[in-house]
Amino acid sequence: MLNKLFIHSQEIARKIDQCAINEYHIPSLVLMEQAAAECCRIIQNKEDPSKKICVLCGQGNNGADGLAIARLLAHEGYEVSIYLPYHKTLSQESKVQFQIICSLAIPYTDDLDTIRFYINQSDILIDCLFGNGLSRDIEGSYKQLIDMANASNKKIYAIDIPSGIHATSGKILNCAIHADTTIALDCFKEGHWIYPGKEYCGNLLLADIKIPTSLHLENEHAQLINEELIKEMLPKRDDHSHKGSFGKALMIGGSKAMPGALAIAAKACAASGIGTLTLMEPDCIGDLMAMKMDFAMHLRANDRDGHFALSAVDLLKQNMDQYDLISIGNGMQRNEITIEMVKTLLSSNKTVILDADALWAMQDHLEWLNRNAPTILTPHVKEMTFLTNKTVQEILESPFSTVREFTNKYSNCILILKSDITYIGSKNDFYVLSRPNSALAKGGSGDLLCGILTGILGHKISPSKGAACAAYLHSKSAEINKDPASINSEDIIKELAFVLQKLRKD
Ligand SMILES: NC(=O)C1=CN([C@@H]2O[C@H](COP(=O)(O)OP(=O)(O)OC[C@H]3O[C@@H](n4cnc5c(N)ncnc54)[C@H](O)[C@@H]3O)[C@@H](O)[C@H]2O)[C@@H](O)CC1
Ligand SMILES: Nc1ncnc2c1ncn2[C@@H]1O[C@H](COP(=O)(O)OP(=O)(O)O)[C@@H](O)[C@H]1O
Ligand SMILES: [K+]
Repeated sequence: MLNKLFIHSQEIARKIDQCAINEYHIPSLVLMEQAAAECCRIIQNKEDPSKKICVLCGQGNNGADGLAIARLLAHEGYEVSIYLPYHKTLSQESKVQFQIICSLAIPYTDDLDTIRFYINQSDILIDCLFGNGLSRDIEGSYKQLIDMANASNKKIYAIDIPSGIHATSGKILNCAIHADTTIALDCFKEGHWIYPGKEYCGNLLLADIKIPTSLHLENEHAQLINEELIKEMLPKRDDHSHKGSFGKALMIGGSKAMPGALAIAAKACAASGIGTLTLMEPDCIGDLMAMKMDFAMHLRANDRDGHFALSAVDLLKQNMDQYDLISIGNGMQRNEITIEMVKTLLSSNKTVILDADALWAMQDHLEWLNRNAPTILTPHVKEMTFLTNKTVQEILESPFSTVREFTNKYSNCILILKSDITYIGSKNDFYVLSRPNSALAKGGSGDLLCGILTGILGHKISPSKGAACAAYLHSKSAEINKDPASINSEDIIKELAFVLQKLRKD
């Protein structure tokens, strides 16, 4: 059974297939049979055997999978037809699969007019034209087939990855199958989790083809975050404990214009189980914050023009040693004092969380990140432009390499790159969270995440695992049975208590 959901690049996924075959001596046709059996099982669970199915096969091993799936579906009673290109160009495995198809007399064609007829007659199409081997733009008859399949409005299952989507970049190579369901084989590919690839997959499932887990772990990988993974990683709360057991956090932020950002972050931090919480805020919002947050202690700094005055830097230096971890940035404003406070924190040996305006403050000072203690950065895509030389477009097109380049360069940093898909990287781990939900597409959602992150990191957990837990808790707590337009931060903080309870109980 799959308990870990791995994500690899095209190159690594291919290397893993090859290792399984050559070093573990699992015959290629055995892997293929596992793949076909899993795909057949998934399709059978969803589709009545009265359905007519047309399987579109290419000349590589994705096509060979298609032939095996066609055979198994025919065995289960479905009426199956096949497109297969001229058989002399087929891969070795395809030739074997093709012989079986011939002996079973399952109808096939390499003629486009005949396949148009088969497609029109069918209820369901299975796309096995190209998988992990796609390497260049699709032209000619393959393009015609893809256009025909998309225009048919039939339900389409894509096997491994929709044909035309590049497995690493998620880009469309001239044209691509727009699938309703995609069944990834063995592992997800990075291109499944980058737009436009993600959108072309439709509902994305994973089939276990029994490749040894050690092969995934040994090679560069990311893991998709799901409930099982978080249950394993979420820190336990021993009842034989005291407030010191769950961390002493300082959260720095707030300004006259944005007191709410710090208040939301602080409430989320408290609801995530921090031992003690102190808020460092400019005096002008001190009374307001005291009313909003009776759980927290308050370290009031002088203010100027509605934000921290320069003397806040000295106050921070005098006090910061008392805390285990310190977050900075929520609602703080972009100015020289913010930069100085960030510099002060990064010259300490504390675990530091940089959010919002503190990320802006880093843009000309990335060398401060070369420190021994962990630094957790939580940029959304625009804020990520402060931390790299890339544009928003470039970051969206290459989130895996953007995060990896950053964490390779700054080896004690944990980066949480936020969007509707969140990519979390560190020198040792890489996690992906994908639970799109417009309830979070609102000001203040990032402050909630920062608060949950601070609360979880107060427990004894590695920062990258803590980051994965926080991202999951944040998005799961926003899945509330209300219209997403009306879900607010208070709702999410309330829900967090139940999400945590369920995760710890089950
Ligand atoms: N035994 C194995 O190696 C396994 C392979 N599997 C399947 O094998 C697939 C990978 O197989 P392959 O590496 O053969 O790759 P594909 O089946 O994706 O296709 C690659 C073939 O198409 C050609 N090609 C690439 N881009 C093209 C283009 N734009 N126009 C025309 N031809 C193009 C390549 O030269 C190559 O011949 C996976 O996606 C998966 O479906 C799975 O069954 C798991 C086990
Ligand atoms: N459509 C969406 N689906 C899922 N998560 C989302 C979506 N939009 C935003 N989020 C999440 O909400 C948070 C928004 O953070 P950010 O943009 O920093 O908000 P703010 O600065 O306004 O508080 C991030 O964690 C992001 O991943
Ligand atoms: K495919």
